[in-house]
Amino acid sequence: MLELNHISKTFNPGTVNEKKALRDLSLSLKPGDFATIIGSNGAGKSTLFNAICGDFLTDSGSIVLDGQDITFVPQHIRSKSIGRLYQDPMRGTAPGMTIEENLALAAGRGGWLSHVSKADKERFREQLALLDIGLENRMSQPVGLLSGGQRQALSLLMDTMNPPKLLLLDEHTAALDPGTAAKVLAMTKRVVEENHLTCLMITHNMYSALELGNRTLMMDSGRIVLDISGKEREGLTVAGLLEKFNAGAGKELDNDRILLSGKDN
Ligand SMILES: Nc1ncnc2c1ncn2[C@@H]1O[C@H](COP(=O)(O)OP(=O)(O)OP(=O)(O)O)[C@@H](O)[C@H]1O
Repeated sequence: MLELNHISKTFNPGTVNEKKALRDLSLSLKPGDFATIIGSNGAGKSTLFNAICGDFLTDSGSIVLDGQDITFVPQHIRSKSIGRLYQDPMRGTAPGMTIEENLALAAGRGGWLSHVSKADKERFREQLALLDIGLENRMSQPVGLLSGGQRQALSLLMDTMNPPKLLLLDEHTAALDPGTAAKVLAMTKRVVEENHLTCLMITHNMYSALELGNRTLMMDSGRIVLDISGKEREGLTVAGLLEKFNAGAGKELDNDRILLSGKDN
């Protein structure tokens, strides 16, 4: 479903601020793969997502999505088949518009649904009810009134109501309190499984990195240094994952947020 072939990206080349953010990185995701990504500070995780979404063109390599070479396809075209959730719950929804209007926008994939019919409204209500947080009774309220967790849940629904070819989750629960984060993560798991989505999820939580999905990737210095799935992943502990990271990266993990994260945060 997704093929990244030897992609590289250097910011500010030839200056004192030169930064090699992605180094000859290759990755292949099969349809339905759900890979978690964890890594050291500045490893290039968000840059990887930016490259896939077309926020910039890579310096070299190619990106193929569902058999189509999208290396030079502009971002606004890619966004029609790639869903993305950010850490900041304020991104991804329009605060001044109602829940129903936000859903109409998402259903039209960037353009308005020309007419929101009674049947559309009913479909929105049913899909909101599946989130199980009472949003189905608040459809005419502005999204700006929702809590962070409610907004992330709504963003998740908006990004998946027309199932995307690829869903990118960039620490989408990191800004939520532990209880809400757990709820949104459970929701994520269900939505990804039910829609058979192909998904990449950046997390700073090693437990989530091992529990969710079918693959765990670890990044360091612009490279994927570990790609674990199948038998190797089953039963792997957080301590075991850290050991593997140290061996793969040739150094100890330097990210305190990851090292200090417990099962519930
Ligand atoms: N637009 C940019 N211009 C210059 N440097 C950038 C840009 N975007 C990212 N970088 C640099 O590239 C490196 C990788 O950044 P990125 O945000 O991808 O890391 P990350 O793995 O997501 O890190 P963290 O977990 O700390 O958020 C960092 O050194 C960052 O400062």
